[in-house]
Amino acid sequence: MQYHSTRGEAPSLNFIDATLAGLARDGGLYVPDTYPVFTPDRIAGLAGKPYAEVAAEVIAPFVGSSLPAAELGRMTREAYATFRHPAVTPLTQVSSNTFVLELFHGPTLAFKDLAMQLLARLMDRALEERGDRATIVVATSGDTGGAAVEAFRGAKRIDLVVLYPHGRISDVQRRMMTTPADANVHAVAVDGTFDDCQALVKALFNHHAFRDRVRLSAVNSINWARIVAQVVYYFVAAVALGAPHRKVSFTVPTGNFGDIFAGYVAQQMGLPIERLVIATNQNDILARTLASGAYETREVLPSSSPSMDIQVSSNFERLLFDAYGRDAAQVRGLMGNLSQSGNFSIASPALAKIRENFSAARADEDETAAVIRTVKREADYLTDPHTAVALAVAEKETHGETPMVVLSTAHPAKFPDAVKAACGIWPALPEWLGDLNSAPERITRMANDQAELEKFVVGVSRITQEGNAA
Ligand SMILES: Cc1ncc(COP(=O)(O)O)c(C=O)c1O
Ligand SMILES: N[C@@H](CCOP(=O)(O)O)C(=O)O
Repeated sequence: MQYHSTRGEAPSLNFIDATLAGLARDGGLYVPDTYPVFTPDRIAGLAGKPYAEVAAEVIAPFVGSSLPAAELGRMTREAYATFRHPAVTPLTQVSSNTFVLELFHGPTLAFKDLAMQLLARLMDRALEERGDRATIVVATSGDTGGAAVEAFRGAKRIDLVVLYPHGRISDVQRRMMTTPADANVHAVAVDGTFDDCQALVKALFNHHAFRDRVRLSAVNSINWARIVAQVVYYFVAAVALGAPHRKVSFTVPTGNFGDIFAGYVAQQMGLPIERLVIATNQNDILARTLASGAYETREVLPSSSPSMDIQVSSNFERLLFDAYGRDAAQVRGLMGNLSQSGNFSIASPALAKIRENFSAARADEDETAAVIRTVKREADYLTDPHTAVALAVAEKETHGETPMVVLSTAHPAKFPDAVKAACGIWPALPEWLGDLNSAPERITRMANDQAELEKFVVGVSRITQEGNAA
């Protein structure tokens, strides 16, 4: 399997090279040649298998010959052994036709762990085999950063710099990034929004001399390996609810569009998904785009679901690529408009294609708080604000008999203030997180400035300090 840039002007790569590259050299995102298709029998055969086995089976066709199957199996077993629930991603029924897929049983209580635990093992092995090193710069609106720190802390061949928007994430999210004492991780509080952090990461990738000097890599969902690992739980949930003999819909709390794009990939692979519902908070750019065809960025409004406070939704580019019949020139044009004027318009045929599979709606702050209260009262289930956004949207978008699976992307204890304000209950952190609330923090405060960031990265990267070989 080869991977191609959505902008069509970068070399095609195999899975492992695309994983190490992160973002393509033309600024595009890597996508596979084709989506492998699983027959109904093959999907039915996944029932009852352990999560790690399903993961190896679903991911294998994307990896192709770039990694031995036994190695992939070892990595999925090790990655999902870090989870604290035997099912890894259990399903809980909260009303007659609504199921919550709990994706927060990993080491940092967020769905990011599912991909990050595997990605760290993939990168580590590839670098070890090549005798190489990498520098990762990651942008986070709160959860990706913590998951990356946990997965890469202490890595011999990787230095990790995490950019988060100063003052715009929860205390628990920040502490997960700033309290680990490992010398290879560096938390940077940027004066700006998540979009500013993500734009900085992309700017570093587009500065080729810098990129090559520090051997820059990415672990945001711009990295294809993140997406492919997230495809797995769609299969696990749908099969548990009767796929391939029964259709299932999913509602996904959405920001950077990586998680729901993974659902679209599962659907293209033959999983019978009826609808993919994009749930946004008051930063509703994707709901507006699906309604009008106009993608128009606005000011980011802070919300109780901060990880979704995003305007530039990177993985939407991958969907546009497919919706435009894989025409990279069209995607280049749209992305050019976005960077020049902050907007673009989707042509009617492409919009119609998107609407065949996706719906979208928003939940505002009051609706989100009301859902936290109602679900606690009626189902005795405590939910975090991101999941609550999705539950609110799922209620609006559930039509007919098809089961609706709502992705629960974070544990409520990551957002205790918002949960307490909504329903009066303070969700406690699990004891195994130890002294998270009292451990000393290490933070570098920085302006939203590419030159300053480059100087910082060069200063902390062991590649620039010691050379490529570990
Ligand atoms: C808790 C939580 N929910 C939802 C999202 C949105 O997911 P995505 O960016 O893949 O759309 C994020 C951030 O990615 C998150 O951390
Ligand atoms: N919500 C994310 C933003 C980055 O998303 P990613 O999936 O592209 O890494 C976060 O919590 O950091």
